[in-house]
Amino acid sequence: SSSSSGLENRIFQYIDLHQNEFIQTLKEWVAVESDSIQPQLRQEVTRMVELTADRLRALGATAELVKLGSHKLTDGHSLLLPPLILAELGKDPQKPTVCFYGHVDVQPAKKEDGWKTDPYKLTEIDGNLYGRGATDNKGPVLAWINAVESFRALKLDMPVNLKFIIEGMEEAGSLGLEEVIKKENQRFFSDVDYIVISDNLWLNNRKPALTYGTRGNLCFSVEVQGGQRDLHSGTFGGIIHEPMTDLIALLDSLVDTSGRILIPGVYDDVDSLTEEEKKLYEAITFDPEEHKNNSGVKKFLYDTKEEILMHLWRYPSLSIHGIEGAFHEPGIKTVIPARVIGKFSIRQVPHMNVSVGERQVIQYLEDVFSKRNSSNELKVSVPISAMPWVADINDPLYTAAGRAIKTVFGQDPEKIRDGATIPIAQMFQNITRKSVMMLPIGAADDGEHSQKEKISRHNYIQGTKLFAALFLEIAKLHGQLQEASNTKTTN
Ligand SMILES: Cn1cncc1C[C@H](NC(=O)CCN)C(=O)O
Ligand SMILES: [Zn+2]
Ligand SMILES: [Zn+2]
Repeated sequence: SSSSSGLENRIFQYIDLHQNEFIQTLKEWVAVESDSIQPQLRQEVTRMVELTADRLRALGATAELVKLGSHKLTDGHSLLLPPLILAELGKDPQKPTVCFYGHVDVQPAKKEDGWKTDPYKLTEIDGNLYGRGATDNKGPVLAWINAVESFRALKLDMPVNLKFIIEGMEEAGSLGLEEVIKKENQRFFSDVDYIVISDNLWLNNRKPALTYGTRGNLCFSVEVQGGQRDLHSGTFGGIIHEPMTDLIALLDSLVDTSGRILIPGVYDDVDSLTEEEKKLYEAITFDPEEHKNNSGVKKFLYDTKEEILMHLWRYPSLSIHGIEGAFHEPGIKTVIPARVIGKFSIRQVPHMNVSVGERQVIQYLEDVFSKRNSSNELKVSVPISAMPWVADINDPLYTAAGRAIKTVFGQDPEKIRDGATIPIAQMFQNITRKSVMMLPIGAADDGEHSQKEKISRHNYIQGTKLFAALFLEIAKLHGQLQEASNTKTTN
């Protein structure tokens, strides 16, 4: 049934009545500058993790802070990682156990980057709550907590056991996380039935979505080193091989004007497209114009909805992100940089193999470089590699979430994949072998990582209801699954 029950209505009413309190808490969370990228803000990340643990404890959960050690910065210094939260609420063997993953660190944000509002002061304008972390990922983490809070406030028995795994280093590549998942597989994860991640966005501004796949990513650093120091182009320009010129040539050799990756062999293992899969894209509600407006660019490389979705979800792409050591300030500086490092990445799709890809790229860069007869030195490294993730949409967890979405939003979810990477999804699936689902609550125009990041009041509050409804649907599902297996054994 798609109509909500009396119980659901009571909970939804509670959530509606308390929305301003939920927004106040989000405001307090956004005020913490838990930027995991800039070393000088690391203390704030740790403070944010501790604040989150306190909040979970206030719900009655036990929250353990797992130390992750430290990591090396590029300047050689080492820096303490914020702890990871492993929390548990309820341990009834009759109930299913749902584990929620989220992160409370954020991308860097400065008013000078072009924010219209203070990025660390949650500001409501026309129903939208602007602030760094509002949608990525503090809002969704709090929506999950608010949902539990609502059951507690109404003195309702929780329909499921809950576990939480909350980190503070997602934006920096989830450092230290994989080891903990491996280590905890036989303990913390042993009685988990379902894993839910809410760290991505809907495909549309108004239609809810369920996500069953993400692309992976293979990140490269290409260093070209000449001498030991920067040189004056008036004194040395014209008589040396310049590192920047080599690097630009290398970067320019990667992809053609139609977006096709030029590295030999890259497309070899990409799944071939079946008629059945093609139909999936035709059925999706997606407006390329709306997506284009969200992006602010004039034209996409592809015109049709199907081509656009396939190039975001099931084909690899190569992006060039930046050059370390390049002169980038306003004005003129007639310098020849001694050492430059280009950064690019290739989004991985099924069934590309990351180690094969790594070798293909390194070989290609070395070939292109050697043809230049440059006296400079080339070094290629792979700071991050994450495999793509795809789940089975017919898994009961997706059925339960579909029903919860229908109850709260009055429409069926769009079943989508995501072109970005949540490395944890594939790690969870691969290591724990549990059902993994991504259940976003933010709209397509939320602007994750941008200077106008927001979550709408509507999505934050309906998202809170969605998680409450999900707990009930999972419990129902579990009852049905158990009944089915009992019938099987008694027959
Ligand atoms: C840091 N990194 C390097 N390669 C991949 C990533 C993760 C990053 N993840 C997101 O943006 C989550 C979006 N909800 C991305 O996909 O770029
Ligand atoms: Zn995120
Ligand atoms: Zn992010």
